[in-house]
Amino acid sequence: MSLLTVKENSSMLNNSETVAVSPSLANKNVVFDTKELNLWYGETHALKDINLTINEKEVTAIIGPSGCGKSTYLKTLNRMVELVPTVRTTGEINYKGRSILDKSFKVEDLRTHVGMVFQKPNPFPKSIYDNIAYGPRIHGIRNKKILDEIVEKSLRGAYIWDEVKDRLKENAYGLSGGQQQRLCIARTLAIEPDVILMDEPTSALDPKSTLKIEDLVQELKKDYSIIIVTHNMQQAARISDRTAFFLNGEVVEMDETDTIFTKPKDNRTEDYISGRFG
Ligand SMILES: Nc1ncnc2c1ncn2[C@@H]1O[C@H](COP(=O)(O)OP(=O)(O)OP(=O)(O)O)[C@@H](O)[C@H]1O
Repeated sequence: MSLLTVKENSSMLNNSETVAVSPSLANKNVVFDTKELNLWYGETHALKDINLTINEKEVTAIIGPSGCGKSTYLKTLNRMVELVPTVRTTGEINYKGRSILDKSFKVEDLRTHVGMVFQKPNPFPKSIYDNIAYGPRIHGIRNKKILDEIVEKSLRGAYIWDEVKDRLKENAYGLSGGQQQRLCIARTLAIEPDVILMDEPTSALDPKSTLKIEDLVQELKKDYSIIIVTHNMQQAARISDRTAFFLNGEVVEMDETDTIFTKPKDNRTEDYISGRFG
């Protein structure tokens, strides 16, 4: 059965408020634990009582219709959301047991653990080499040999080394969109994070480049925990281990991806994945 085919005879619970997690997931290491998280932009209540756990070395997909709070949730995990002056949050987000909303957790420190890749590739207007070396240099690495090694390892890790190894001094803007996105992933790898947040990383790319990024995500999850926001449900079904369905700022349901796409517990999840709204 296709992952996107909702099983006809699956037993559906009516609009359960409980977010179910399969027992088989219970033994995984948790990288992010979000408890009763609420977030407001001024008067707009964008995240409502979010309770979610993100497991280590898995791909977690976040799906849901436009405006349901997916990107906002992602941006709470590296505290980028704090850049909006009207933002107010309550609740807890723990990264490996440590509260990230606690101001004693320095944001620069958090971002060395949690990297982010955006919807539109955003290389710096610098050479390919300098794009990758930028983060390590900020962290004080000046030794040319070490930087060379980091650059090569990061570009290899993002499946782009062979395409750029002979043009490292050229401007990154000369790369195609798909190459630029893999360069941005390499730039993230260069700071050796634990977690990579991806906000619709393939929505600006053609199908071939999209598949390359999807393959890359599968490879990266051996070493990193990946959280990906996507509008593309086939993509969520193809590449994620667990999926959270957001609606109107709430998590309706989170479970193994196979379960979400074949026997979701909530009627609203079924309606969304079968294309009845959104
Ligand atoms: N900077 C902001 N200032 C005020 N409101 C905001 C801001 N960013 C997002 N919002 C509001 O918060 C809610 C959630 O937005 P968010 O961008 O997180 O949704 P999303 O699910 O990622 O949407 P999309 O799929 O369209 O990207 C929306 O009502 C949006 O209008």
